[in-house]
Amino acid sequence: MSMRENLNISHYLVIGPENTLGRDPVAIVDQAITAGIRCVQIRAKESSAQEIITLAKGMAQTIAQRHLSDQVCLLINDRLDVALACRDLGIKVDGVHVGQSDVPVEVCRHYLGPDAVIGFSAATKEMLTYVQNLDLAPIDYLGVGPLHPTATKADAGYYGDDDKIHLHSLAEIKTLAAATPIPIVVGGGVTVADLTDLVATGVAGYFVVSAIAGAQDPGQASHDLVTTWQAASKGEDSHV
Ligand SMILES: Cc1ncc(COP(=O)(O)OP(=O)(O)O)c(N)n1
Ligand SMILES: Cc1nc(C(=O)O)sc1CCOP(=O)(O)O
Ligand SMILES: [Mg+2]
Repeated sequence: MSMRENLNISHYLVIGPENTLGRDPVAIVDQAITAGIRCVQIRAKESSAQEIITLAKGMAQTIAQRHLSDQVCLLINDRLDVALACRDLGIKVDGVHVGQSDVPVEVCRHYLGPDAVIGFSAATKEMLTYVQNLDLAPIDYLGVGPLHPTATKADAGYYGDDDKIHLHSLAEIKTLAAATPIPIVVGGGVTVADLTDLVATGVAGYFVVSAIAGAQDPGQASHDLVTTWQAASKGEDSHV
């Protein structure tokens, strides 16, 4: 079964060297996947292509050493060229996450093929209208945010027409999840304290940078996120 068919985005870590307080991102990924994180996106905005390839190689090796290559999805943020280079070099990268100003999803699908995982995010206040007019065929999941202001992505929630931040409310996320036929993950300042509310919106998962990569103990932080989400999901199932 391909990673695309087996995709689990419930517990999703986004990480780059600029987020780890000087620690090795590969070691943090190792702790996170051991605790149950099942999707990892390399978002290394200040790194060269070569540096991202080296990170991907280290993370793919760690995932393989834990015998999780069929369960943990490894994605590259923004850089279709780097994802293709990784594949060419025999590094198991499963796909890309792109946004509105990145390479179009159709082009990513064309080059990466039918088994690849492609995530997409749109920076818009009007998510529902936007998504209803979007061709979802090449896309496996939607990244939606920010839920809260975040220093990790300075432009998150700012859309150019005014200088006010726009946060996606839980009510808005719930409506979006009900109206969207592909899974949604929510991020932007997300911590363990948000997870019960997020489960109740019906989204497929959460994504975090700081809550794991900036934690004093990334393994423990990952464990707390994973178990809190799982407990809330069980509670939600018992309501139906
Ligand atoms: C899972 C997830 N969701 C949203 C984003 C944001 O992507 P984008 O809008 O392209 O912004 P940058 O991350 O490239 O700054 C994401 N990376 N991951
Ligand atoms: C990568 C990213 N995308 C966002 C969006 O709103 O689309 S917010 C974000 C960064 C999230 O980092 P943290 O968990 O440290 O707040
Ligand atoms: Mg992007």
